[in-house]
Amino acid sequence: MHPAVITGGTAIDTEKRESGPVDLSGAAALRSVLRIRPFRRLWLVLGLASFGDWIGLLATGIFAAAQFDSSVGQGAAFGGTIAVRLLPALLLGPIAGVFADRFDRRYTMVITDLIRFVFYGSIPLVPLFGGSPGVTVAWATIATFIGETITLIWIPAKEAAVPNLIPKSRIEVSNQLTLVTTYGITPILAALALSALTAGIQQSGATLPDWAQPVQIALYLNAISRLATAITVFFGIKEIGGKSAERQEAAQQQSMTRQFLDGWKYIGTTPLVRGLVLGIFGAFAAGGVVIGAAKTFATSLGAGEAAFYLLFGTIFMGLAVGIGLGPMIIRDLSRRRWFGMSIVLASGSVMFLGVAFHLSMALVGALLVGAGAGMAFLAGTTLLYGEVDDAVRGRVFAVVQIGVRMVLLLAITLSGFLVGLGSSRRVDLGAVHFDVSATRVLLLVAGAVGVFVGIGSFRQMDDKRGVPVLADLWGSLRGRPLAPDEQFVRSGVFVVFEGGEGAGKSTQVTRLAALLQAEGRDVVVTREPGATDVGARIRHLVLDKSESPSPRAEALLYAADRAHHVATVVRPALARGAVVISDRYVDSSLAYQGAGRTLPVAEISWLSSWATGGLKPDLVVLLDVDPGVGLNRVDSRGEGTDRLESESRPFHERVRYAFLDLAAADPKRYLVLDAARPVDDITTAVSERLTTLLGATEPSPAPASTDLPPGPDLQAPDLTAPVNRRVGPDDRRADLTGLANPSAEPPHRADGRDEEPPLEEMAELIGINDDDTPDDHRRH
Ligand SMILES: Nc1ncnc2c1ncn2[C@@H]1O[C@H](COP(=O)(O)OP(=O)(O)OP(=O)(O)O)[C@@H](O)[C@H]1O
Ligand SMILES: Cc1cn([C@H]2C[C@H](O)[C@@H](COP(=O)(O)O)O2)c(=O)[nH]c1=O
Repeated sequence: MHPAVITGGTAIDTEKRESGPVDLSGAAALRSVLRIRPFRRLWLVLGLASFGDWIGLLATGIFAAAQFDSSVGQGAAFGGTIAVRLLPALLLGPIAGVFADRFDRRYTMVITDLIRFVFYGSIPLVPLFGGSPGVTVAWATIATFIGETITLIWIPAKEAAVPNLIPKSRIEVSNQLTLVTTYGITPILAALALSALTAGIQQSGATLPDWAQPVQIALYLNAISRLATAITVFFGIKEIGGKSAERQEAAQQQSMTRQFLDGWKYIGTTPLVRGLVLGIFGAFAAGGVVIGAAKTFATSLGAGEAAFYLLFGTIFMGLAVGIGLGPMIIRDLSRRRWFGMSIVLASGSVMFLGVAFHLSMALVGALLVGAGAGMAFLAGTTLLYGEVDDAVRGRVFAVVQIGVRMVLLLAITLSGFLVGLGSSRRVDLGAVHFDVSATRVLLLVAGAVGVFVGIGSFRQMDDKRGVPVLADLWGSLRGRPLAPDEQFVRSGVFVVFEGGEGAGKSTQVTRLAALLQAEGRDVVVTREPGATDVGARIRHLVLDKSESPSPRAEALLYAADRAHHVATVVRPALARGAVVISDRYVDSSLAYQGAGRTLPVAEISWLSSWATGGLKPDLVVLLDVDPGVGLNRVDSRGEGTDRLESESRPFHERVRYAFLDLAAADPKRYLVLDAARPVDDITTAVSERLTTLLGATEPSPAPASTDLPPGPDLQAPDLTAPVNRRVGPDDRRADLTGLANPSAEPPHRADGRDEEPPLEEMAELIGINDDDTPDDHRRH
């Protein structure tokens, strides 16, 4: 099991959030998130809950309005029931987050859902039991108020649980999925369901009893969705239960008031969180001002009543574009920078609206306001998920969700009020003329304030100080100023073995090479770091315990080794058609320097691409080993440990899950094997997979030694030497690459073996299952 999952999610949460460093994009990222079973269920729960919310919102308003005959009564009843949905946030919201941090989140979600089931379910029952219209509406209002108050406890519990279910690198895509579900799919589904119900019943001509009218059915659906989510969370997402030691201790030692105050203190005194929260509010304020001013703004454009709805719809379309496509557009731009830039985009677009004199300009502005706000919300919540400690996450998210509602409400109301003040003045600029009204002034001022907030956020959170902003943005949009992949005619096959310490990589590399050579193939066995003279020196620098390069220096050293290795060993061998088998490659940097050292994985990936000229392996065999087992194997060699092997257990855990994440993201390229299996089984499984990969290709014969263009400083591998001989960090596995005996064999070639290793039956190869939980992704 994944540690974050077995311990109830939160106990080793920090670890979990630091793992999963692999950057994926688009469909692969989406698939990899949906493969995580508990998350998939939570997403279902969210979809159900959100569907219930929207259909409930519509149906409660319609239901209350239907109790009155007069249009005034209908309007007041409709508006009143919707308004009470916002009230609880103001009154009780601030303490809601304490529940999410203090109590078991699974039980919190289940109990609050059951309460909502009872209250929402009671709304359509009141008239059935003879309630007057007044009583019915009053009860609908009270039940909605209670339900919404309870929702305020449910949401932070859910929000705080999400990061415990998924790796940090997948948070953005899971956020995209949940936001699109909540604000895109489910409201449309709810509206469609309600109108289909109404139309279906009208067309059938059936006379239905009062309790089975479409609106009543919608209200029952709302209630039932709560019951369904309670059941799913209770039985299907046990992983979000339990409490970390830190939360347990806080709950025992601190009163609720203390926790409440501490939550605010945390937000106020943590610059990054403070900047994020304020920035999110700023983006929503910009959206709110536009919505509040849209009516008079549309009039000032002289575009008629329809323009208002068009502008309104365009903002939501922009939101969807920002959330859905934003990450794909900006690619690997720093999320902290993206956040500030998105606020500036949203606010700058509000200013643009202030000077727009044609509907087409206004629509472009509205689209950009929505896109900026959507991207800021996505980037902000993603950063919050990743940066806020589990112990206080519930309170932070409570403040965000409540604050967002309040800011929206205030911005809409205030701007609506302000645009009513002051008269407008017509400005003629020859061919064009437009109204300078209070609306436009408001848009300009609000936009300017937003730009100011955005720049402030950007400055406060910038994690790439000194890197020119526009060049950075342009580089990201273009996919970084990397040289295009180096082109070469590649007729060989590139196989890489990856895995944690002591996984058995060298053992398998040696065996596989011997098998292939016995088939008469040209095989090059190599490794990283240290396959070349330059590499051997680098290996010493990175693995010798007396050296201590900083994490970035370490990443650069591995990249330097790789660049030289690829240029002088791997590419020439592949070009001539050899099977190149490398003990470690790029994934090791992503796992060790990315997840292990917690350097930004996108940057490590970028560095590796640059070093290799984009060369990717055809097959990566991941030998998955529990770090305890692997390190014991290393210990039992009795040769001491190097600098990396001496890292902490959590470091090696992160490395392990990073490897698994990479494999899960690209299952076709990976063969994940349980390194605890017998050596022969593993060899069999690998050789079977390789047979498929090599297909029916004629073996490329091993060239005569004199024909080989040696790399400048490549050493000949010596597969006949004992694989596990270890001398010291700088010459470890010298036997494998021949460093111990440079003149023994021609360069680039793996020596043949007289006898094939005994192979047992082919080991079972298991593909990565769609139904797997993250811990299941690992091996076969
Ligand atoms: N499947 C296996 N089961 C048990 N022991 C194994 C297995 N494979 C290898 N070993 C043993 O584990 C030790 C480590 O193996 P090996 O050197 O091949 O691992 P490695 O992954 O290359 O290690 P490192 O990461 O330190 O380079 C050796 O003593 C080897 O004999
Ligand atoms: C390629 C590469 C390796 N490492 C680490 C992983 C290991 O601890 C050592 C190599 O030792 P081995 O015995 O040869 O496996 O280096 C890394 O951190 N980053 C890399 O890119």
